[in-house]
Amino acid sequence: MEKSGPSRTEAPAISVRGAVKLYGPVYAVNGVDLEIGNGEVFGLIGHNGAGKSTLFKMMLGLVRATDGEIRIHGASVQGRGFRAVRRGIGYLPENVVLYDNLTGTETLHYFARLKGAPLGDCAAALELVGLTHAAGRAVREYSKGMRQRLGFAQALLGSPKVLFLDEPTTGLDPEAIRDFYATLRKLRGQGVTMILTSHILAELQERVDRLAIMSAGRVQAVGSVQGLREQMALPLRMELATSEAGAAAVRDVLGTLPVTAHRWEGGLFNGHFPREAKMAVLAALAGLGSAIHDFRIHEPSLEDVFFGFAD
Ligand SMILES: Nc1ncnc2c1ncn2[C@@H]1O[C@H](COP(=O)(O)OP(=O)(O)OP(=O)(O)O)[C@@H](O)[C@H]1O
Repeated sequence: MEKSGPSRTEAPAISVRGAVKLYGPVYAVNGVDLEIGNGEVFGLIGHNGAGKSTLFKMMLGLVRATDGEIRIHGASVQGRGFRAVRRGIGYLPENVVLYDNLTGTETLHYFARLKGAPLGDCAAALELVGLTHAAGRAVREYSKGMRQRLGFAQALLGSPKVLFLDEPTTGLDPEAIRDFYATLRKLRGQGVTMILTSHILAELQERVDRLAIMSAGRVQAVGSVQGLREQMALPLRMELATSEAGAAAVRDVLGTLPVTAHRWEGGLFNGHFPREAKMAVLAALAGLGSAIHDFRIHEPSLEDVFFGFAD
């Protein structure tokens, strides 16, 4: 999914310039600049209260910015032209409000009317989120995960070009999470721009083109997961298993490298080294031949990166 960033030739899907939102004395959003390209899958992560939902609502024109400008497909979200653009946007709020007495189909009909989307879209949206079997059942009988999927279905009505998904996998089981991301891949293939938040960082790691880390109303870092890892200059972790006879030789070689040891237990070594030493470490260990039984290098997780930027 790696992409170099927003396209330079057309208006970006989303452009945020100096966005500020003050609630009384509280800066919910405090000077955010962001550009999201057409067809990008973009993640927004941050602690509770970091300002993610507020920024989402500002980008949707639901919350008026105290300062700054936000454009979607070139149209200012506070401008007159935004109503038309708004039709091409799908939104799954953090807590989607559903009416217990309506069935799945009736719920989508209701949202389709609100949005001016064809009622004919509803069956396909239910199918896409795997709820066709429950379409005629009242929402009161839906599980938490089914409600969340119905919320996702309403966001898909009207074939949106931009999708805002606030905590879209809340309440979903692992299989439903996998299905959800498979649907996102399908939509990405159709050129839909998606911006999503999640607290489950491991989930976003392999699934977004780029992400922004928010803290205290500001964007602390933006980039691909790999780009952020490199920016943070976090060390790589290594695990190594040696033969009994080769352990001493391995220990000697490791002693000549910029490797920090965490644990030597029997023939098992666990430590870390700076990214720029990677090739030197590999070359030195390759010279040890059969003294090494197994060797693994681990990239820092998104969680490691997040805590580096957001704390
Ligand atoms: N309507 C509001 N009135 C007053 N303060 C608000 C309002 N909405 C948000 N805030 C404040 O703005 C800050 C950012 O909140 P926001 O909901 O945007 O954070 P978040 O990153 O989405 O958090 P979470 O992960 O918990 O959903 C918080 O300090 C919050 O208390």
